[in-house]
Amino acid sequence: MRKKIVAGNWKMNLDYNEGLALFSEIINMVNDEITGTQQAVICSPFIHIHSLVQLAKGYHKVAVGAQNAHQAESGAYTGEISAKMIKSTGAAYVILGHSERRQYFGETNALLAQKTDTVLKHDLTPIFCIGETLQEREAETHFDVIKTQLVEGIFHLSAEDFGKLVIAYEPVWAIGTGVTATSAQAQEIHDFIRKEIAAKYNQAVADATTILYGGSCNPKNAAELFAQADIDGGLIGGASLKSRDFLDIVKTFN
Ligand SMILES: O=C[C@H](O)COP(=O)(O)O
Repeated sequence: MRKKIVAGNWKMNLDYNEGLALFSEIINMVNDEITGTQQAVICSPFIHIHSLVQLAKGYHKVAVGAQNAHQAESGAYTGEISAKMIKSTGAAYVILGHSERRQYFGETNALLAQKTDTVLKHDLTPIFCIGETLQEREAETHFDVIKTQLVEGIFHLSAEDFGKLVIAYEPVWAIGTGVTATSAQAQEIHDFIRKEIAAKYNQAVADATTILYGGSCNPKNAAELFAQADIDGGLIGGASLKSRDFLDIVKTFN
């Protein structure tokens, strides 16, 4: 049985005090409301991470993650944060290759392959994001785009290392737009991703890989999305900024 995960991505929102207040609300609700084995994750801005990890002690249904990490171990990279630094805070996850990083910061599949190696080396779990733009879907190249992202970004990993990561499928046209992929559209891609993993590695590796859906996921549409055979949870942007909405999405797996 693969792990069910609902990860919140706060993106560049919430100052330090606002972040701690929201996280406190979340952990106070989690123990009362989460009755299943699903894992909730909050991927906050770097400034919050250490404090959130401290607050989360004793609440193992909630883990903390970062939204990016540099590919190098250390060095003269002003303004950057290394995987080792993230690990030292007690965080467990790192989002890699979010479409906003690809679009606004020029992150390529080749760079993301390096970041994945570094993050895994420091025993953090990458949440590796893939997904097509609207233009690519309209041109019907979305399967090719996703396959290339897999091949160039993470298919260099050994089967053992591949087993340590989480994949998030986020169609770029559904992110922050209020337009969700239909459950059938999302399932079609998740099934495709799992078949590609089986072809590259084997069926056991594919069956064990957690594949999240992201893109305008909310408490109203989560149940139908998460009921699909190959959708193992969500990567939640806007709705993760409200404790009630985030918890309601996490509770889909109760
Ligand atoms: O990482 C999260 C995704 O980009 C989804 O964002 P959204 O839920 O605001 O559409």
